Amino acid sequence: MKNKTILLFFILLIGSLVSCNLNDYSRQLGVVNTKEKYAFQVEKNDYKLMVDLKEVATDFIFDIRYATKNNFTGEKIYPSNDAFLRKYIAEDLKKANDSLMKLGYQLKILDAYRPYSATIKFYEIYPDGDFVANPMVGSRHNRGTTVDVTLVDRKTGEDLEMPTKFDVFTKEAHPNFDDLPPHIIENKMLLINVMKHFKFDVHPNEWWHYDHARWQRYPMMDLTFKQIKDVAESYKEEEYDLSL
Ligand SMILES: C[C@@H](N)C(=O)N[C@H](C)C(=O)O
Ligand SMILES: [Zn+2]
Repeated sequence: MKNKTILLFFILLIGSLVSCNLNDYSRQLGVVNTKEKYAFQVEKNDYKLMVDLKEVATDFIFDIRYATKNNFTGEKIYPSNDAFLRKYIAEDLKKANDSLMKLGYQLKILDAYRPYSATIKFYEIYPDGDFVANPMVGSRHNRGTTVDVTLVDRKTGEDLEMPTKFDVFTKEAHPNFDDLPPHIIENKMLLINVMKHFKFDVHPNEWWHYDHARWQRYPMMDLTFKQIKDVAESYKEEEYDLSL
């Protein structure tokens, strides 16, 4: 009994030390964690505004996997099926989608902005660093500059066949893995090349993950979807006032 209590004490101690350290990284990384700080940054540089992808274009398909239990954590991480990106980055993604639509395809958005605290949770569940960002460095998803996507055939409404399913953390997911049937390589390369043309670089380990070339301009954030929406709404109201 006594041994069990001591063991439990050490488990709790180590757990709390790990979470303390992760919060320290957040400070060192300059993660924006209040709505006020974020609103102030947007006030100074309006390109930092995060927009709702549903409002940027009606032609994206959404399957925000972390808003369901159908993801590698087995848990619902986000409160809603929302996808936010920084304004100009969202516009580049729309251009990529418009171009794909002309070829008969459409982008399916699997993830976009991800709060820093979700990155901590992911890493606690899968502490690998190759497929899940280490909170010591943070994820580019935390900056609102990154998307996880796949392609849908507009005629059939079906996903194109890709090397793996989303978030399968194996070598087959590497963009340069080519021991695959030719039509799968073709699908993957179509996605990678169109995204590249519109300034999104594929992740070295994940065919579905794309970072915008300007990701470094934006800080990491740990704001909830509600906080992001509130700031976006206040900007819409301002635009409305100006037009009166
Ligand atoms: C968890 C996976 N979908 C992902 O986004 N991985 C990259 C490396 C990240 O966490 O930034
Ligand atoms: Zn990703």
